[in-house]
Amino acid sequence: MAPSFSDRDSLFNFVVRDGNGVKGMVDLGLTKVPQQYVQPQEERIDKRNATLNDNSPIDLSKLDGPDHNHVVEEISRAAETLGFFQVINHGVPLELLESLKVAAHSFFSQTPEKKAAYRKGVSPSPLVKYGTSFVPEKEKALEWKDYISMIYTNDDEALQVWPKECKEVALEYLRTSIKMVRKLLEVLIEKLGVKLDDSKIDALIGMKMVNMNFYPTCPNPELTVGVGRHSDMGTLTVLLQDEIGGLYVKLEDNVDGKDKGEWIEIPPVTGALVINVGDTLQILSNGRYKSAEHRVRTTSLQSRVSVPIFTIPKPTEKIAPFAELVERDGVALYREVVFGDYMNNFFGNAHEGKKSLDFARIN
Ligand SMILES: O=C(O)CCC(=O)C(=O)O
Ligand SMILES: [Fe+2]
Repeated sequence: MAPSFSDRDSLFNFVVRDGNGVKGMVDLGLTKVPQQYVQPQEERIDKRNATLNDNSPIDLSKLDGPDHNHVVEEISRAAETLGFFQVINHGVPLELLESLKVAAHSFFSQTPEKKAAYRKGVSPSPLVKYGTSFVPEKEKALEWKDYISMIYTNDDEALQVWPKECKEVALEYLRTSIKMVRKLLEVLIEKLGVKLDDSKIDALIGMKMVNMNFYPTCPNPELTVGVGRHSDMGTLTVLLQDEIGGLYVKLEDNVDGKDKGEWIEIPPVTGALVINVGDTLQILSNGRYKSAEHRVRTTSLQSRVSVPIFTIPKPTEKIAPFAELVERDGVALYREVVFGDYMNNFFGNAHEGKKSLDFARIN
């Protein structure tokens, strides 16, 4: 029987407050998306309006060989234009990528009560949070997505408090990915002509968070979004997406015959990981590297999972454009911010494209 929610509050309470999530709602046998999930026309995603990103994935194993310079060029060019690229031979075992997708499905297929135990305010640990949409209290239309978020402090604590359905694989994914993130960051910073000591590079990725996103099947995918237009706040994001597809990035400038404002689909590539630049790296590079605006479509056919790792500075870290670049450019496009303040602003507002960067922008 199709569920009936007598008013707006009862649906919000069921999905958000009681922690049933979008999945709980779909499992009731929903045949039509509730009004709260209907996006305004301009936010809906028409997949016929997107261009496929046909750039081949970048082979990171070649960083250690004679093609080093060419690969550095590919990485920095992608970071300067789309802000998104895919990588292969990244050092994260392929079987692990498969296990992560299985673990994500296994976490979200649990009963609502099991998942709701990790809701904000009741979770046994401040490091673990289960939720739905992004900031449901502030959104005009909700996102068709449930998630679990796990902050990393150290291995022991992760194994103690992260959910048992996914903690081992998530930790191994983090351990192997971080090596790659560090390497990419070194390459990108060196390409700017900036010299940083190891401790400063570590500080730029001093905090790490592994999320698992679950996008249930949606009866009216043309009306909803899985994630609305946003950029990520951190330094670099590593993203594992499954084979369903639906991730789109917006071009900020005309590039390679493609027009500014065009939405480019990042297609699923088996064994590859997606890397994207976040706001922090755009600020540090004084705007050279593009924190990409992106969004996710829903589908009526199969549920989709994705597993991002967000690498971000510690909240106490001060972030500002590198002095060498400000000197060279003759102008700083962003002011210095304490990262914790940037983060509070980011999580305090609904997704709205790249508006998050205004917090640091100098006009
Ligand atoms: O699911 C995806 O492909 C992307 C998710 C995303 O953009 C995010 O979690 O910030
Ligand atoms: Fe994102």
